[in-house]
Amino acid sequence: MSIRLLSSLRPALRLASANVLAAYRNVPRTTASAASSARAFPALSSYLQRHDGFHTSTRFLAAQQEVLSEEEEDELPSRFDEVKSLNATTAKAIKTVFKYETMSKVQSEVLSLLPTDTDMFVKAKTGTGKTLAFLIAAIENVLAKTDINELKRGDAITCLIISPTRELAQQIAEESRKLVNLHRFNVHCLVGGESKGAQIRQLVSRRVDFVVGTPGRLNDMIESVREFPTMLEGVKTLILDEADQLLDMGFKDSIESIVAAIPKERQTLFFSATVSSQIKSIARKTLKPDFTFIDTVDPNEANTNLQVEQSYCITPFEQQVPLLARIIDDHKKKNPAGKIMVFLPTTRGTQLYASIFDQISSYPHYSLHSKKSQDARTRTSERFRRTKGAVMFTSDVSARGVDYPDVSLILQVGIPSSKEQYIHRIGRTGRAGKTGEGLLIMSPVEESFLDQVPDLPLVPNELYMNADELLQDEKFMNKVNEAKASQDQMMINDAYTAFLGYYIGRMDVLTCPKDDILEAAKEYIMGLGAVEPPFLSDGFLAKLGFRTGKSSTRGGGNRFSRGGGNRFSYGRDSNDNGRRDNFSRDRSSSQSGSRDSFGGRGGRGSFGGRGGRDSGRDRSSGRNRDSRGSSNDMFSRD
Ligand SMILES: Nc1ncnc2c1ncn2[C@@H]1O[C@H](COP(=O)(O)OP(=O)(O)OP(=O)(O)O)[C@@H](O)[C@H]1O
Repeated sequence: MSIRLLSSLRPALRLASANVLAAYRNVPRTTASAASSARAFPALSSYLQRHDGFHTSTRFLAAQQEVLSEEEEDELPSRFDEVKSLNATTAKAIKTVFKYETMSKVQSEVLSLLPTDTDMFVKAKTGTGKTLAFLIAAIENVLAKTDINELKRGDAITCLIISPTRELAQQIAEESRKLVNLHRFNVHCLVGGESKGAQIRQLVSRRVDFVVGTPGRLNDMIESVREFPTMLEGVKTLILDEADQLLDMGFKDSIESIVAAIPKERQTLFFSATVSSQIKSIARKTLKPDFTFIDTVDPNEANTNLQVEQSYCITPFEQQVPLLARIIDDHKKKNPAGKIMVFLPTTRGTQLYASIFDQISSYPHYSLHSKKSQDARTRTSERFRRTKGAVMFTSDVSARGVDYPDVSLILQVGIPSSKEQYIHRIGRTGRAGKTGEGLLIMSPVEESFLDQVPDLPLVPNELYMNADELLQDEKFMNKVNEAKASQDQMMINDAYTAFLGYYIGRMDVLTCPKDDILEAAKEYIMGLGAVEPPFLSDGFLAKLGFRTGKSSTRGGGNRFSRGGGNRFSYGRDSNDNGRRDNFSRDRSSSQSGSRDSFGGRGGRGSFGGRGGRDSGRDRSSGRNRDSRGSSNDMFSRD
């Protein structure tokens, strides 16, 4: 079952909505009056009872709601060639360039509304083809309003796509080129880290139709390139991909100024796999009141792909490196060609892990984080895409949207910054209907993260609950210890302070006393090769909110404080999802789809398999990880 809020639907629904709205405006939420008005329309009623803010805003209620039954869903087109309104050239590109025939659920829901210039807010699981869905909607809207034969160099931008990260922007630009080339539209990609001069030269030398960019570079262009604001005056469709991450990364102001620079009369599309609370306020301001809300995630289902097995283990820091090596090894034996992504919470931790694995791993492996130059990031990304069986150590710059083929295992070492981030990281596998696995490795101090995700099908992983046996393997452990011992002390120190910054910022999730975080940081860094915990100045600790004094400032001497000021200064690292919290100084910023799995009718859970695999696997031990029967909410579920 999926849910839509449509702008121009049945009069009865319109009336119901108006009644509920009127009732709601005059009385407090969930009073008898509102409830009785809504009783005949259970879905509206449940919205009112479950949501404040966004759902009860006048804008939201001005939209109309239609809950699609399974039968109605079956009436939606399931193949691209069933979408009669599709422009012939667009249809040709899908058939001959992409070579796709059947649509995913989100594609069929969005395309069934074409032609439309209505605003949309679309939520669909990771890896289910949202990119093509919004690109097709955009090109069809642009085509309806543009005479392509009249277009010439110097004309305005027709479609603007904002992406939170550079890698994702580049990927969307590639996908756009494949779709719009036959229309002879041009695509420009404007991201930071690349030569602005070269980007400007391209803008003036070739006609500009589609622009994909990151908020920082787009704003920079608005402010510093005289012609750019004029070019933006032609925008007919604005797309915010990974809409909630854009806000999470602190781009709210940038987005508002970009939105202010483009015409009010336009179509706006928000797409994301998760909907965080922050996105609601910007959606209210940016979307027209009669926007269409499409949620293809079954309210009774977890918001992760059913074909991805998810487990967790609680492992002390000192065992995490050997355990990780073993998990990678085991997976490689099972699936030599499968790729593995290892997510770490901080950039510095990512660098340190990658450097240790340089010495202990025999598999091709890469690292990706915001401390690399954009060139290096692009090269790494390309190599990982191409190399069978590769392993990538990465920060959250790779958490969202990026589509690497054949990723079969996602390892998260340390808790993610949020439930949404967990969902996006795990979404790098199990794409386009493929299978995959995810394993979250936590230290005991992090276990309370599980309380944040009660509705996800995470089960304890008995196989990797401890690494005792591994620790007995002398030869292997010698290799690990040698690798750890050879690490650069500065890198170790930086990873230590970054760890503290990150986890102090997660105190809302961790239920332990603050001092335990300091202890955990010491264990963490000793587990990664520090001989003793690096010195921390009282000033630094005080900034993190620790009581200062001898006992808390050192775990062994002050040798790292010599000769160079405060090297452990507050704010050296970012957790690399770009979250600009107090600790972040730096800011970041397809083809593989198994078409067989894109089943037709009755099989469009996402890319096929309405029923899917039972998500209720072994829940016999540990906490109650039952994914079902929790909230039915749409906007608040994740
Ligand atoms: N109709 C289709 N048939 C086959 N493969 C498809 C189809 N549509 C998209 N794909 C492929 O599915 C994969 C996932 O698509 P895409 O990256 O658009 O997912 P997404 O929903 O945007 O994911 P995320 O939420 O992670 O950003 C890509 O490799 C894409 O090429």
